[in-house]
Amino acid sequence: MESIGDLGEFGLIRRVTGRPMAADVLLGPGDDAAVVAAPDGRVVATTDVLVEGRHFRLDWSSPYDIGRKAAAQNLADVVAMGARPTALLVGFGAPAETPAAWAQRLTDGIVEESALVGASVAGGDTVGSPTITIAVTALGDLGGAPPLTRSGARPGDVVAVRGRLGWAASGLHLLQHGLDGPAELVAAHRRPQPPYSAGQEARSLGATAMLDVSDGLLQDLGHIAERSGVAIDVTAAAVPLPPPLAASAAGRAAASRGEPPTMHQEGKTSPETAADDARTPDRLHLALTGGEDHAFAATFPAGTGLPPAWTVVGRVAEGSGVTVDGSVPAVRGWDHFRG
Ligand SMILES: Nc1ncnc2c1ncn2[C@@H]1O[C@H](COP(=O)(O)OP(=O)(O)O)[C@@H](O)[C@H]1O
Ligand SMILES: Cc1ncc(C[n+]2csc(CCOP(=O)(O)OP(=O)(O)O)c2C)c(N)n1
Ligand SMILES: [Mg+2]
Ligand SMILES: [Mg+2]
Ligand SMILES: [Mg+2]
Repeated sequence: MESIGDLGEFGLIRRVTGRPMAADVLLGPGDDAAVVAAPDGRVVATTDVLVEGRHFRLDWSSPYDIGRKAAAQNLADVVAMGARPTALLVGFGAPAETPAAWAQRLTDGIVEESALVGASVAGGDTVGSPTITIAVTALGDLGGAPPLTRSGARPGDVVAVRGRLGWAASGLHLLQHGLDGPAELVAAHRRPQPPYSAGQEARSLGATAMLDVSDGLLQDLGHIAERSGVAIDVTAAAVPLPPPLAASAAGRAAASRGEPPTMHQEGKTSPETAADDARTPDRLHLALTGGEDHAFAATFPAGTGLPPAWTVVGRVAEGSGVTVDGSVPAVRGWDHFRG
């Protein structure tokens, strides 16, 4: 099988570049830097790094899925600023033995997710690395509007979300327990589906603050609370839940035959225990603390007429911190250094 070592650095770059560019990319890959139009005169810029073993596992996700996720994670940050994504820069590190086809499918995923919002890969960097690392930078255009920051929430506002909560975390939980279904939940871990139109929509509805939920609703609302100097209370009963984690028919059948689950599992859990554990987590907990669906959470002045895709999940008040039904939650979401 052809590896990226066989192709060499520049052979690999030739394989992953040369795609058609959207109009905002005036000069794409091939020179010392790209040239990207900034019609607004200001550039929104964000970067997120994905590390093998930490953000994805090669036995759980295809390269195409990982590409879609790497792009989605960054595009969601641009959209959460109320901006239109224009271009991406892709930093790629991988061992020389990595199949060339793997790198090409990763690129397909990045390019196709970007195409959903009309953005293109304008450039990047390719290096050798002991593990696969993908660092995507995304740029965006504000179209003359002010950025939708985390700091504009005001006491009296409502907090609303658009998109999925707890789906990706449910899928991750299933995979961690050796299960490969329900398929829609595992797919949600592999490939988030941010509702990209939510950015412009929130802006036109008069949102006062917005962000994408990458680390968990409570964790991320904490950023709005902190930067806006307000308190946020979430109403548990209002939070949309992910579907149940009932074991897939295939998983149940395998477990009842005493066969090991099809996916690699950590630890020495028996298939029966794995299947039981995988069904037990509280869906409200997953919805409140699970990241990686890249739903959008925004605050709006009270009385804003919100379309049905937005669900009001809480209120902004004077004070500080995030509570759920008035109580301080024990867990808020993902923290890279606190487990
Ligand atoms: N190493 C770093 N150097 C400079 N800024 C950083 C660094 N890491 C994170 N930031 C900034 O901190 C803020 C929060 O980052 P992060 O939690 O990753 O945001 P998000 O969840 O939207 O991706 C962002 O504005 C980001 O640019
Ligand atoms: C193998 C694996 N283990 C654990 C996770 C869960 N996980 C990894 S990073 C993360 C939070 C989101 O990523 P982050 O790098 O914090 O993105 P950002 O908040 O900067 O957008 C979560 C929930 C995963 N996706 N894959
Ligand atoms: Mg980030
Ligand atoms: Mg992010
Ligand atoms: Mg994070």
